[in-house]
Amino acid sequence: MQTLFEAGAKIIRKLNERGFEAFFVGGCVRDFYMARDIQDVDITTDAKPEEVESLFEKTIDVGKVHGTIIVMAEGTPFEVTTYRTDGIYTDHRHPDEVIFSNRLNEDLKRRDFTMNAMAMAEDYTFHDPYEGREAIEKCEITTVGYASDRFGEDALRMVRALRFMSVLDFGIEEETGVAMTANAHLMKHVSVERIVTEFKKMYNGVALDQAKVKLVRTGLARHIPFFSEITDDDLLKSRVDDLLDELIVQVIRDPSLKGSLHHLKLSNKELHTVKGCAALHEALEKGDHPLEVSYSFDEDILERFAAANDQNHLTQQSSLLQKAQALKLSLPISSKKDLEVDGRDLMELYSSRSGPWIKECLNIIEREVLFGRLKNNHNDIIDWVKTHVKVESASIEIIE
Ligand SMILES: Nc1ccn([C@@H]2O[C@H](COP(=O)(O)OP(=O)(O)OP(=O)(O)O)[C@@H](O)[C@H]2O)c(=O)n1
Repeated sequence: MQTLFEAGAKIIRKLNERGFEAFFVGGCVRDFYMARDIQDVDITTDAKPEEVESLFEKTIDVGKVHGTIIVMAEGTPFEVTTYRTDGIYTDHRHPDEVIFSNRLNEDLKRRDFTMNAMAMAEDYTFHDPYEGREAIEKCEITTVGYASDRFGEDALRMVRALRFMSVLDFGIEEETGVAMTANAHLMKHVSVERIVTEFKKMYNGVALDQAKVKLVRTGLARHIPFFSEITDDDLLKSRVDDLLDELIVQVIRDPSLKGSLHHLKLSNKELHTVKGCAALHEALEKGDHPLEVSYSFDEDILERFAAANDQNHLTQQSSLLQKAQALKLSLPISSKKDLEVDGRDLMELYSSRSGPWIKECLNIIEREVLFGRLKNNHNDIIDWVKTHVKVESASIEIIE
């Protein structure tokens, strides 16, 4: 924590030397006050992006049009953003003291919550014109000024309020909460990627249950893709501590929700996890053989499902699931790629005859090996094929 601020202080001092104002701002100041771990440090300044770029050796333009430049210092990225304000700079700096200007106040005034609208000088002096520290002491999430104005500027802030509620275990101040209900419909203007980013943080928070109650009571859930299709009761009933687990539980409860998963624009890996758990549930309910369940599903899917099942009783087939997990270590092969023969070996056996029979034959060999009826050894498999497989024109026949 110290080192991040120390490295950031060097950036601030350099900007100050050139006559610019610069302060730590936002979440890092809030977390510093709360003695929480600090992930990243943001700096606000009256220097323009081009001026920031010209002052530092290594910069990355991540959003110059919005005033943000990344400055790399000691291998760490610092977001340096030009004041968001239309005001006119009126203060005059005294050489011996830190002056917090009106323009800084204007910048802070445009931020979401009072606890996020604090600035801190490089000597750790706080500038807190909207009483963010008081809100923190009260464990309260309060917007800067009129809540409806702040939510009108960016509706995502309503979901951020839920995120902070869950992560910090804070309550939402009454008027802020009322404005969330009144402005819930504005969620339709927010990109789902931004919502999902906040939801992931919210689901990892310590007070998720109370955030979920608020998500339902404010009506925000009704305006969020996928969540709008879950009943309030089902959303509140699930016991999870991760967004993907919520999706897994809900998709298993109502398989028709699978069709809406893509609205959340998850990564392929995340989609694979949720859909894999749903498919595993189906296999368990069908009562598939434990060997097949073990072979067909990745270990992380089996583990993830087992954890969600422990909390939510998704299946009656827990013993089948346990057997499948236990078998994972002793499977003779973990995929078709592990077979000691491939399509080319089979083709050579039958005068280079290609066709769909090869795939069919490999599928049969795979099952024989999986169930231990055939050793995964090149010669054994070739002998078995020679004696058990008759290749017809387009398909194959197995001779017992
Ligand atoms: N919709 C938003 C998003 C951000 N902010 C401001 O930008 C700061 C940085 O935002 P971000 O990094 O997204 O969140 P943090 O508050 O820093 O929280 P954390 O670092 O824990 O994600 C916030 O503190 C807040 O002052 C805002 O006013 N409105």
